[in-house]
Amino acid sequence: MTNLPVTKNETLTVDIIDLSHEGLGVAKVDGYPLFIENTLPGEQAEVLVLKVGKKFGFAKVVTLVTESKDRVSDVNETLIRTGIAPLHHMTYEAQLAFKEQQVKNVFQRIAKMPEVKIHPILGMENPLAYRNKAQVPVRKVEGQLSTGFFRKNSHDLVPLENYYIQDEKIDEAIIVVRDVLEKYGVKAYIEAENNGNLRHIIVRRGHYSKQMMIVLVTRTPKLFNYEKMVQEIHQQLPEVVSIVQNINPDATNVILGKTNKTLFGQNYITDELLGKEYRISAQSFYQVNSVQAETLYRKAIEFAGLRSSDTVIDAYCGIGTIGLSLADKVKHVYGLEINPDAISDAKINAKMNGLSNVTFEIGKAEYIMPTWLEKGVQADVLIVDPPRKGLAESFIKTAVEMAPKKVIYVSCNPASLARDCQLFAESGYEVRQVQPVDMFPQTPHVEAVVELVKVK
Ligand SMILES: C[S@@+](CC[C@H](N)C(=O)[O-])C[C@H]1O[C@@H](n2cnc3c(N)ncnc32)[C@H](O)[C@@H]1O
Repeated sequence: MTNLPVTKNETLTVDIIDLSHEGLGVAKVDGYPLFIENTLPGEQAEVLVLKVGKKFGFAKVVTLVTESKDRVSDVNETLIRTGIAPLHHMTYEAQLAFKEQQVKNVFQRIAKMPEVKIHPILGMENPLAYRNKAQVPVRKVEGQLSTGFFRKNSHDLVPLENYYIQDEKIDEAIIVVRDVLEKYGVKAYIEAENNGNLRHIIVRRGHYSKQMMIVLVTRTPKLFNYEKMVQEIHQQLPEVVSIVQNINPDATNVILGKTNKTLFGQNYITDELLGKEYRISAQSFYQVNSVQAETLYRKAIEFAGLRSSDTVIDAYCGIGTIGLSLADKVKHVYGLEINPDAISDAKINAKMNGLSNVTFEIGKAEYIMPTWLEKGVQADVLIVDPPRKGLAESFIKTAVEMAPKKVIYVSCNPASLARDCQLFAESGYEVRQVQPVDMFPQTPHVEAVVELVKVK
């Protein structure tokens, strides 16, 4: 590559002028962007250029020359390097400001709505140890069964015992499970050969119930002496009510396989959210930050402005949590979701909470919505909470045809949210307000809930 202002392995001093949406510091050398981990706007750093591409490059800090006022002391480089907590070098106040700005930027640049009302982000009182779920890879490191996190952009395991953003009881449980399995000679997965056995340990812990589920993801169904292992795990971790083996034989990055076998207790845990009880099984999506999930749902329900005569659709409903939280305020709730396990949880959750005005259906949102429209389902409020890629255009088209008075859009990706809001805006909906919520402190991710109102 010719005519680039920097070369690989060159050392230079740069000013950090911005933060990328992934939380990397950005410097410009003659207009050429360099992305640098663990740097903040306003800082000056001596950096070593690691990678040079046509349009941008990457560098790492050799010496920090000047420090930002937004930097915290005691930065744990491992948490940044593994991507567990890429923003933990920033004060929480600065993290919140950064995320709020991300949401403002996308509404300005992508949705082309510079005037839209964006409320100050809702952060956490204690933004650490908030995750109710952990999934950690297992590999053999220096002869030992080891748990930790992959170094960013690699599958090299960095052994770790304190994950900083996970419920501390979950961190403890990972160590107990790892050590019991090591004692019984369970072999770690060898990715390069798709050999060995134990690939991941997943732990979920109910925020209110404190019930714990352990999932052992293995390559093969064989797990010798599992009866003894699960008894020992339960002895050391009395909160465990469920131990499930998930078998994933494929050479893939996807963590879970299709087959589950319950090794101990039941195949789910229960927990509470906004005063209702939920059953959560191994393969079902459940918000990982219970405290902020309640904040988010409260906002979504407030924005919906529900009346007792309303019919509500909860699209991408998971185990039914949003729809069931509001079901006693409305006439009927329809929920749809692609994952059959989540829908079977949702149906049980409705019964458990004594709610009979709900209907759940399995399938892709973009296929189910047109069938409901055809059957004459008429939603007053449509709630959507899609995965990062956002809504399919065909889904938006059907939603517009159904003509709900309001659309409440819950999103974990501001870019797809802004894109979809623009499509709704082109079809007669107006964005009334946007509420960013910090569901993932110490990381660059930001959640938002939007109220869209039909105006034409
Ligand atoms: C962000 S989660 C939200 C779940 C739920 N609303 C909650 O708060 O727990 C997105 C959900 O969409 C589901 N999903 C993904 N693609 C889908 C599709 N095309 N149609 C329907 N559901 C889908 C996932 O299985 C997941 O449960």
